[in-house]
Amino acid sequence: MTAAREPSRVPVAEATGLSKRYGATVALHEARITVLPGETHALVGRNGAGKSTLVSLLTGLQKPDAGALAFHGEPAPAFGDTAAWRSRVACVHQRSTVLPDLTVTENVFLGRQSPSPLRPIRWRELHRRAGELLAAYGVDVDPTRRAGDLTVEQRQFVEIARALSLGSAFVILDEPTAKLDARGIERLFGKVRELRRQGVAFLFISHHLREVYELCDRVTVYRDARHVVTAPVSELGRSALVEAMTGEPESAAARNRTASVRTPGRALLSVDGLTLPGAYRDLSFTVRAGEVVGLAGSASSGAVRAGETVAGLHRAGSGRIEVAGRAVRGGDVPAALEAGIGLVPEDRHLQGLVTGRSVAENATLTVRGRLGPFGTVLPSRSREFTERMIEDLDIAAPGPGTPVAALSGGNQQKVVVARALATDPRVLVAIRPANGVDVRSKEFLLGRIGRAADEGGAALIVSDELDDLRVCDRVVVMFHGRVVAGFAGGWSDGQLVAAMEGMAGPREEER
Ligand SMILES: Nc1ncnc2c1ncn2[C@@H]1O[C@H](COP(=O)(O)OP(=O)(O)OP(=O)(O)O)[C@@H](O)[C@H]1O
Repeated sequence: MTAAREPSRVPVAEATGLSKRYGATVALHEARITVLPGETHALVGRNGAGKSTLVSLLTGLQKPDAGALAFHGEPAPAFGDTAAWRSRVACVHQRSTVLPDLTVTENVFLGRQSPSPLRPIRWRELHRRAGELLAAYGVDVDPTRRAGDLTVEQRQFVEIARALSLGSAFVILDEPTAKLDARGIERLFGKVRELRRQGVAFLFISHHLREVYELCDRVTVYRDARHVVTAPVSELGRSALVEAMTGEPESAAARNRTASVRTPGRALLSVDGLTLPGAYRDLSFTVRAGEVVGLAGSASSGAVRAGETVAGLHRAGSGRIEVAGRAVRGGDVPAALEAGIGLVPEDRHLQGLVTGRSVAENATLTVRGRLGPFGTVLPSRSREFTERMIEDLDIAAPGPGTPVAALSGGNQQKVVVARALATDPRVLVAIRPANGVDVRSKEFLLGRIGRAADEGGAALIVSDELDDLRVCDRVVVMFHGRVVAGFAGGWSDGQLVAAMEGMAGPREEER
């Protein structure tokens, strides 16, 4: 029997009438959610719908302005009683809460290394206990390792094990698959299913509706800070779900760009025999004016590093990068920019944004020279420019002066894309450009990248997301640092996935 058919059970978490404002912004308005024991409950909604705000209220990080919150039928702990909150609910955030310079053991037992402040910490004993605890949850990680050296997947498993060891039977997974490749997602889902069988409840937040259908029992939709619907996933089809999220019927699905009739122009980006030891070898491909080419591959394929090399973030050991027939100096970001290469980086937090600064400042970082004489920035021009961008990319922000930190994750990502497009790059390298962007905005944003190509540019989309690749004219697939396949159009998702998994597909004649 599914969780949905046993409403009599006491919810592990129940929120009613939750409201939260940030200044003039209403982030949540009388919202509710009920998570039952042992269920995997999805929370979906467009960028800015209020999902992360709910998470911060459910985990005691912020206080609601109004509303009631209960765990296992008991009112939530007092605000600020961190230990009490942690024993009721845990969250694997989009950004890691693991401290990278500490060992796995230290992270697992953070704040509880010793039974009393006067007793010395017995490390060997602690490592053993951490090892046992991780093993009990099926996590195969050496507890003496530095946490910063773990993969995203291992780090998430350590965070889940840590949460469960604190007694919490309720775990929030906030976009946990955003940085995992297909195999990593499979293993994460395997773990979630196993823990669900043991009675652990999950709140699962994702923009990938396929994952919602694959993993979850019930789904709750928020729209514009409000609760819209809660239903078993089996009773809410994809169109109904998208309609609940957007408030309007789903538009025609994004078509393969390959169906479009455009003749690519001259080669704008040529990569020849590029090798970065330890990452990829002998990489060659071209992207012509008017083309969107996908560089696809799982986390270990080297595709991301290859894209970053083109944008000047790494210096290749050998090989050549040319833009419109002219060699670009390697390992030099200003030289890449000068050559007309724009980048949407993989991690908007590390490489993308100055979050304390405004949307306008972030969006215009790359185009200062054009907004006033002698490198100055005329505020009126910057405002105008940013307003156009906000409009153009459908960025939900009160205005150009809003600090980026006050935007939801998906809207921050749109600022990163806006900034890359602002330079009118001849070659746009976009790494997982739609990361964290909702279903409707994703179509729009990928369409905008396509338009940059239609206007005569060249775009390279580096991704293992099928939605991102679907808009490409051609796809070059990498596996373990090598190009293993090329698809010139008309491919199926299955073929592409197989190639990314190392079961090579066809090789294109001309790449
Ligand atoms: N610290 C803050 N200061 C001001 N406004 C904020 C702050 N945090 C969130 N907001 C605003 O609250 C609203 C809800 O944001 P929230 O982050 O909860 O959305 P979300 O559903 O998680 O979106 P996404 O899918 O993009 O992550 C947005 O309009 C956002 O701009």
